[in-house]
Amino acid sequence: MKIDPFVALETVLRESETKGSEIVSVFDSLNRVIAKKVQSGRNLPPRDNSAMDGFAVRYEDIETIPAAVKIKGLIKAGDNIDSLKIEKGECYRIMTGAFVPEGADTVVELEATEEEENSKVKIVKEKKRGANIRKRGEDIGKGDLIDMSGYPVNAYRQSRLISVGTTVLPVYRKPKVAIIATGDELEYPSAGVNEDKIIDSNSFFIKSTLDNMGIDAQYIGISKDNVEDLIDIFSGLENYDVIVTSAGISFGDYDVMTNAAEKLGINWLFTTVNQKPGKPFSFGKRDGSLIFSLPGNPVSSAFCTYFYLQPALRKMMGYKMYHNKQITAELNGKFHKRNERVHFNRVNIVYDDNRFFAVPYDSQGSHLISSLVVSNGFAVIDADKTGEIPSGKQLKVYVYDFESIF
Ligand SMILES: Nc1nc2c(c(=O)[nH]1)N[C@H]1C(S)=C(S)[C@@H](COP(=O)(O)OP(=O)(O)OC[C@H]3O[C@@H](n4cnc5c(N)ncnc54)[C@H](O)[C@@H]3O)O[C@H]1N2
Ligand code: MOO
Repeated sequence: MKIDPFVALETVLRESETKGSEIVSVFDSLNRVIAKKVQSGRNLPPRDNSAMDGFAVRYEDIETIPAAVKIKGLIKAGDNIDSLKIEKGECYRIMTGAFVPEGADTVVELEATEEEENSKVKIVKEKKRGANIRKRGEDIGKGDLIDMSGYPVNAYRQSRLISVGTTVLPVYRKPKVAIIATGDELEYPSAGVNEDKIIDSNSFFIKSTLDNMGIDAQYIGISKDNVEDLIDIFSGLENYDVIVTSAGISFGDYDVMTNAAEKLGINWLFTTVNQKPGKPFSFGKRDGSLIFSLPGNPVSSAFCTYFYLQPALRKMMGYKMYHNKQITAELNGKFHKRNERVHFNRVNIVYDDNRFFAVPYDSQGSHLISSLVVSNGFAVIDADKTGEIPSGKQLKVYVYDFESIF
C-alpha cells in the first residue's frame, strides 16, 4: 500500500531521536547543535563605557548650554580608571569603549563641542542625562543564562558565546551515517570511466548535503546487484545510526535492496510512497540503525534526501526547528498531472514586485539531474489534483536553495 508523503514524513520523524550530548571546544563547535543553557562568566560590557569619542561630564554641568568644562585628562579603551574621578565643572576627554570615570554620568560626542584654550571645552548641543553611555551588563549580566539550546552554532551564536568567556560547550552528538550505492551499472568517478557506465553521483549528492549540515557521512561504496554482495557490505557496518542506500528498491528482478531486506533483518515501516518523484522510497529499522532506501533515479534520490533524510537528521542532531521551509508562490507557467500521486515538481522561484513566482522546469523526468540545478524548489501538487494546473495558481513550494532567489 502506498503511504501519503506527509504521513511518511511523520513516521520518519517519530523514529528520529537525539543521540545524547558531549562537550566540545567552542572553537570547534561550528554547525553543532547546542544541548544546554550556558551561563555567562562575565558582565558585558564589564563596566559603564563610552559609545562615542567625546567628553565624559556631569549632567548638572551641561544642563544649560553653552557650558564650558575643564578637561582633566584623556581616557582611552583599556585604561584603568580606578583612581580617576571628576568634580563639579570637570570632564575627561574619552574615547569609544573607554570606561566612564567616577562622577561622570553623560558623554558628549566631539561633534557637539568646541574646544577652547586653557584646557576647556564648550558644550554647544543639548544632551540628555546618561547620553552615550553603554551600561555595565547591558548585553548580558555575569551568571545570566544564555538559552540557545536546539539551535546550531553559527558565527552569530559562536561570537556571543566567546564574548562571555565560554571555552567549552555542551552539544548533541552527531548521528553516524553510512552511504551505500547499489547497481551493476555503477562506477566510481574517475578519469576514463567506460561511457556506458553510470557514475555514482547519488552518493556524492547525499554525502555533500549531509556534510554541509555538519555530519561527516561515510561513503561506504557501491554494491553489485546481488544479495550476497550487499549482505557482505552491511555486515561490515558498525554502530551507524543511519544507513542510506540508493537504488535497487523498486520491483525489478535485480532490485537488490528489495530482495535482500529480509535477509538483512530490515523491518520496513513503509515501502512505497504516493509521491513523484521518489515512489519506491522505503524506510525501516535494523538493529539500532534507521534505514533510508532512496530510489536510484537521481532526482528521486535528491528529493527523498531533502524531504525525509534532512529533517530526520536535523531532529537527530537536536534541532528545535527541523522542518523544511515552505513558501507560497504563484505558478508562472503550466503543469500537466496525469496520476493521483502527490507531485513535488521542480520550479525556479523568482522574487519580483514583493511576490514569489514559481517557473516550472520543462521536463519533470526523475532522471534529469539538470532540473535540480536550474530549479531551486519543489512545488507541491496535491494527489487529487489532476489534468492541467493553470498559470496563476498559488502553490506551496519547498525551497531547497534560498540563496539563489534574492
Ligand atoms: N515496474 C515498475 N518499475 C518501476 C517502478 C514501478 O513502480 N514499477 N517505479 C519506477 C520509479 S518511480 C523509480 S524512481 C525507479 C526507481 O527504481 P530503483 O530505486 O529500483 O532504482 P534503479 O532501478 O536501480 O535505478 C534507477 C535509475 O537510477 C540510476 N541510478 C541508480 N543509482 C545511481 C547512482 N548512485 N547515481 C546515479 N544514478 C543512479 C540507474 O542507473 C537507473 O537509471 O524505478 C522505476 N521502475
Ligand atoms: O520516483 Mo519515480 O519517482 O516517479 O521516477
